Amino acid sequence: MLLGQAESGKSTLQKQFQLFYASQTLDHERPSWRPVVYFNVIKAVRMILDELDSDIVTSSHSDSSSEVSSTIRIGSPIYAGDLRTKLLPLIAIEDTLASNLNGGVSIAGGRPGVFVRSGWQALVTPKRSYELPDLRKPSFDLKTTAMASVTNLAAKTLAGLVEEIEDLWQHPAIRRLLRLHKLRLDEAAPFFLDNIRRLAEPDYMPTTDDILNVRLQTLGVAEHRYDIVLGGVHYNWLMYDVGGARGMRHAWVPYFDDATAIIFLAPMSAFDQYLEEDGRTNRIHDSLQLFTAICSNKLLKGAHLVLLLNKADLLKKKLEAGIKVRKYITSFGDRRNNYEEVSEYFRAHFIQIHRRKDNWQRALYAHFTSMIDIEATQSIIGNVGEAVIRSHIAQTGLA
Ligand SMILES: Nc1nc2c(ncn2[C@@H]2O[C@H](COP(=O)(O)OP(=O)(O)OP(=O)(O)O)[C@@H](O)[C@H]2O)c(=O)[nH]1
Ligand SMILES: [Mg+2]
Repeated sequence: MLLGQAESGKSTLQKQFQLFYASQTLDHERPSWRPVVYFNVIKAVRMILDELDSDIVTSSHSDSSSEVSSTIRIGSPIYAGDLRTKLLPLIAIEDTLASNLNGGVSIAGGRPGVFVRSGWQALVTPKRSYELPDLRKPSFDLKTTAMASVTNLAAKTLAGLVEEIEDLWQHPAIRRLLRLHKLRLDEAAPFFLDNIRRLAEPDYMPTTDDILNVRLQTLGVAEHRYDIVLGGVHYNWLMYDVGGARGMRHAWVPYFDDATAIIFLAPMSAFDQYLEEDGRTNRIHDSLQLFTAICSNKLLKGAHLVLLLNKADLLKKKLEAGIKVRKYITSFGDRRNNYEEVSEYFRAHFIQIHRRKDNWQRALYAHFTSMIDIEATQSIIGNVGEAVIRSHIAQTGLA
């Protein structure tokens, strides 16, 4: 089971497993990621425009960021009158894309995110990923036709607006907001906006990097199967990728009884972020609490524990940009604000929880990871996968 808070990287790790054990299925799914990439781009553009709006509105009350505000005030007529109007047709596609990706499920309360259910690819690809293509059947049903047409519309609209998106993304006012951390985008937004020219090509097909960077929230519990060969023996590995938001965690429990291994992901870069579900809870604190609950859960006493301290790349970037851990986590105190010190500090906290709360004295495998780094993650997956299977075999005497 892959566990951890929302946006910790569980589904990204799942994709890395897929790349490692069943890369042909990932190839087959490639076209189905196109609408998701477009959705990520459009969402980023819309969030930038929203942010500009709210900053213009609040700028007259703001004193601390007068430099930024005045720049935007001066710049605002451009956005309001020109860029915004031009980008409107693109923004208009966001909701249609979202509801198609949700399979028609709209989520109550505000603007929909995009959620993925088990087997969602069936909605956007002609076949389930693990089936071989059957050329006798028509390749699209009604849902996929709707999906295909909104995807094509998004592609065409995007292609016509590349210049405008680049202007918006490169605009000095936006750069300054980003530098001052006043503009909060999804973490993958810079990656997609930097690559906008490539994504807007008419024959665009998502690369593995694109697929790993995409943000698609998991809804409920999604099951994935892998055939793993170890020492000539075939193992059928079932992997469960869960939704990590607080409201979804109750859905994990029915799976605990049968879990042989837990891979817990904790994003280290989240020290300056708060839960979307609860704006007062620091995301590192939430991860520590969750890890405490997992370590001490009786239902999981027979499960192997793997801890992945993830988003090492983003943590490095934040520290290099001068963001101070102490400002968000006071107990960090006067320690040096560099990667070595900070990552070790977080690791020590998780290890301490394991030591105190794991009554069964299980071994804890801990790694620093960056799930978007293919080479590094692939070698960790090999090790983790084998270690888990081997110790499980030893424990159950199945060898
Ligand atoms: N830079 C960077 N981005 C990452 C890393 N791991 C995951 N991401 C990105 O973080 C975002 C969220 O990752 P997901 O894998 O969707 O998170 P999740 O844990 O499945 O989230 P839920 O499904 O909501 O529980 C995606 O855009 C990923 O590409 C990492 O190590 N470094
Ligand atoms: Mg997920």
